[in-house]
Amino acid sequence: MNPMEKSTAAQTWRGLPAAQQPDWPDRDVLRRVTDDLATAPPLVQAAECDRLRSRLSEAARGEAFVLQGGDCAEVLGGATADSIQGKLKTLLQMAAILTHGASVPVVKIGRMAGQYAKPRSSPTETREGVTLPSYFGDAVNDRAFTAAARRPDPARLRAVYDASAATLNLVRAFAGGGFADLHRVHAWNQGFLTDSPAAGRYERLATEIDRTMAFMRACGVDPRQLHITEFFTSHEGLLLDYESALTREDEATGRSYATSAHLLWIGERTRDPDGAHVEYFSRVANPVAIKLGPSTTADDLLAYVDRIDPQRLPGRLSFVTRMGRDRVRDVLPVLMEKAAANGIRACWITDPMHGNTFTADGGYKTRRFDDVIDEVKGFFEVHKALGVQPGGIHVELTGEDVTECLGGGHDIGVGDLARSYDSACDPRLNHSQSLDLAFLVAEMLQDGRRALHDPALTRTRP
Ligand SMILES: O=C[C@H](O)[C@H](O)COP(=O)(O)O
Ligand SMILES: C=C(OP(=O)(O)O)C(=O)O
Ligand SMILES: [Mn+2]
Repeated sequence: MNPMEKSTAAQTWRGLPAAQQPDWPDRDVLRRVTDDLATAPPLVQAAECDRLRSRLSEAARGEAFVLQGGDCAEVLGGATADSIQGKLKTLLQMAAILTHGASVPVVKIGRMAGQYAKPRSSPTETREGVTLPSYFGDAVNDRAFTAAARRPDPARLRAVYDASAATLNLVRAFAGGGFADLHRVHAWNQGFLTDSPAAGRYERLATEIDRTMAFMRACGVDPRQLHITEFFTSHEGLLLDYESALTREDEATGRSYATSAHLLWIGERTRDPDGAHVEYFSRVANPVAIKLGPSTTADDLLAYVDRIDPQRLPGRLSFVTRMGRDRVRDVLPVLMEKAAANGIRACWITDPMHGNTFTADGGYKTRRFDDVIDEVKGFFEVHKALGVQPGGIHVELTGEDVTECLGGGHDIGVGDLARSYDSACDPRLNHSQSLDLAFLVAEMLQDGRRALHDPALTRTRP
């Protein structure tokens, strides 16, 4: 039987306003592709999604910290072993820095194995007098600026599923097959530039971790416990035809799950509380995140909870705030206070990138590393004032030595952007900027935890 027929959850969004959906030129081809996907094996299992929900509830309570990161837009030709391994190693290094610095377990979530669809500010792009549809991610069209490349092609959805499966296969092999073993903490630094201050600092930290593990072994702790790590996948749940086709009912519980990734998020441009995206995600049992930009109101927040998490299930709903460095300190407290006043214990995660994008001379979309840090600082300050622990950080990054964001250890300038700008959409932190960020966040976490455990500095929780 076609699994889609079993899951009404996958269908109730139809007929509601669905923002940012492609104008597929041939609906019959779309139908053939989604019917095919509806019989394809699920990429993730319900139990894994439930486990992530439980980890997110720990982060919401301040007992863990989320690290979510990867490309702005994965590209089909980019699912190579080197590129996937580079991102994984970067995330593992950042997680080691955060865990070591803040003595808190890190929940590792890739923006990987499915992050192929992009919402855009404008449906069209004009270059030298020629106007074509914008690039909406490899799930929809191709970024080359020709009419043929920009034509939406539903066959891409199957290619995205296949690339996601291949990526996830490698991720699972790395996470469970010894590569993520904490004993390899030095090896994760291999293959990257070693001349940055962050790389040197990382080497010293890795040596310290090695020493700690030797100590633990001497104390009789079983080193096999450090052999495997948990790693989850996530992407923006943008293309509802794709997500619906991959929705499956869990036989054990009868609940429906989006099986394209463990966690899906609703983007800033598709978070209309009465829209199709919120409706779809209200019907699946995965942990769900919502991006909140500076225009988010306290009423929006309550509507999301009513629609998506009426039972207030711990870990079900996370808020990824992307306010911009100059708005976070004003907008976030209003939302968090409203949440607290209504007994809402969501996991609050900062995305310090999407509110800080601008176009530099030369036409490159970029972000300043210092702005990114400032938004994280603002996010931490707001939490400190409210007496709660931040839930995590969400960033666009790559293991490659790209020059897409300004500043950081190598002090990338506007003139450097052209040298190695490879992103299909938004500018990503490169490897050394990612480690720089992790060290700074580890320090902020450490300070925050110290303050929270210091009775003289602790306010009553709102
Ligand atoms: O990644 C996010 C969005 O797709 C992106 O920020 C939108 O960018 P645009 O304003 O160039 O369309
Ligand atoms: C589109 C994105 O973000 P936002 O919805 O916050 O703009 C993104 O994360 O790439
Ligand atoms: Mn982006």
